[in-house]
Amino acid sequence: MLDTWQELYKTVQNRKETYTEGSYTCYLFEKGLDKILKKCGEECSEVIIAAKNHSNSETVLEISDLLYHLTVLMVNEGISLEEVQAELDKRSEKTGNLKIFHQVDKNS
Ligand SMILES: N=c1c2ncn([C@@H]3O[C@H](COP(=O)(O)OP(=O)(O)OP(=O)(O)O)[C@@H](O)[C@H]3O)c2ncn1[C@@H]1O[C@H](COP(=O)(O)O)[C@@H](O)[C@H]1O
Repeated sequence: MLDTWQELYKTVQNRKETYTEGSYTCYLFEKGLDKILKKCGEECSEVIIAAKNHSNSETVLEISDLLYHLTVLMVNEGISLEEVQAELDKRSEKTGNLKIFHQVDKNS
């Protein structure tokens, strides 16, 4: 999964640096932050609707759309994948610690 996201991130970065005819990503960068944020909001709502309908195939499509638009947002704002990964790792360390506390608590 991370490999696929890294590939997408690189392609999106490339689109920001080099204008490519017919590229939707270039169109989003041209439009700017407000348009990118609007698309993130729309895609988020579409994830919610698909999930409410218990349509997993539709939800997977919408999650993919959302991840793509979030990637465009990250590149636009200069946020790296590593920053997100570090934040997630920090949380999983915390969860790990909580689990240890839980065990100690149970045993005492
Ligand atoms: N992963 C995606 C991806 N996911 C969704 N989309 C586009 O996001 C748009 C969302 O659809 P909507 O109907 O909501 O929006 P729309 O009506 O087309 O556009 P708006 O007028 O609302 O802006 C569609 O045009 C999709 O093609 C994507 N466009 C590009 N990528 C990837 O980005 C990379 C670069 O692609 P290009 O920029 O097209 O070269 C490639 O790896 C692509 O696979």
